[in-house]
Amino acid sequence: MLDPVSIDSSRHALFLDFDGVLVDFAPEPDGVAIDPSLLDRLAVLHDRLDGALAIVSGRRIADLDRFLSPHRFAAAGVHGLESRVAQGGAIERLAGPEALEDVRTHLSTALAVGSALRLEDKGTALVLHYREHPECEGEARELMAAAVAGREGLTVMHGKSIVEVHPAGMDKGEALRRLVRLAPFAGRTPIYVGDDTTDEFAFAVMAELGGIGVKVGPGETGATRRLADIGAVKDWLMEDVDGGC
Ligand SMILES: O=P(O)(O)OC[C@H]1O[C@H](O[C@H]2O[C@H](CO)[C@@H](O)[C@H](O)[C@H]2O)[C@H](O)[C@@H](O)[C@@H]1O
Repeated sequence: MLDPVSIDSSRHALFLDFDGVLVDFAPEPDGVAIDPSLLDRLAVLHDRLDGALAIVSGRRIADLDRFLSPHRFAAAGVHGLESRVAQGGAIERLAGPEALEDVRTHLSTALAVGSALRLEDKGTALVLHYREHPECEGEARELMAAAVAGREGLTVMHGKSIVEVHPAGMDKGEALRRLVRLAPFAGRTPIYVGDDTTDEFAFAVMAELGGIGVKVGPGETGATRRLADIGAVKDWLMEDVDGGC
């Protein structure tokens, strides 16, 4: 598979996944931190691209802002259930926490009895984590399946050491479909960089729209380009843009 193209500030729009792309994995959702030099570089790239840089994540935008402070980049959060088109602008939410009330009760009641699984409550999405206990993957899948049984209008996704549920209708591909139509992204060739199974929705939309999908790490993918790991992502983002620095 090919290496990613060099970023052309006049032609490209850059969409970056967060976990596994900009930060390494940690045992807990709050345990991650971005390399300060990479954060500075994102701000430079944002300006060079005339604002056409966005974070596309399963995380809430408020959490991304905390990790990327003081910057508040354009973003799609919770797989597109949240969006902020302009840097520092208002966050639009397509769903609220009430849609998951019964699932929340089911999961927290089951975990209270005793389990190595951890529940992350993102309001519009609920996540069962088993990174520290890979042997609990089956339990996580079964518990989530039981929690959503008989419920319509929900989507269950499987990511790296997580099982996640949120209201149906949104994924990173749909999130990108919306963003690329809007300024400052419209008219530019989108580049999407992601590492997980949930990023495959985005790679499929890249293929459809003539964009460029970049898979980080090993594994089958619909992306056409690949970077080995987050170190390679950083090196690529640090490269000269348009031959300048
Ligand atoms: O779309 P992403 O930006 O890749 O976010 C996906 C999920 O990221 C977080 O979980 C992942 O990172 C955790 C911290 O390193 C790790 O413990 C976990 O195993 C990973 O799956 C986040 O907690 C989830 O809510 C996001 O959906």
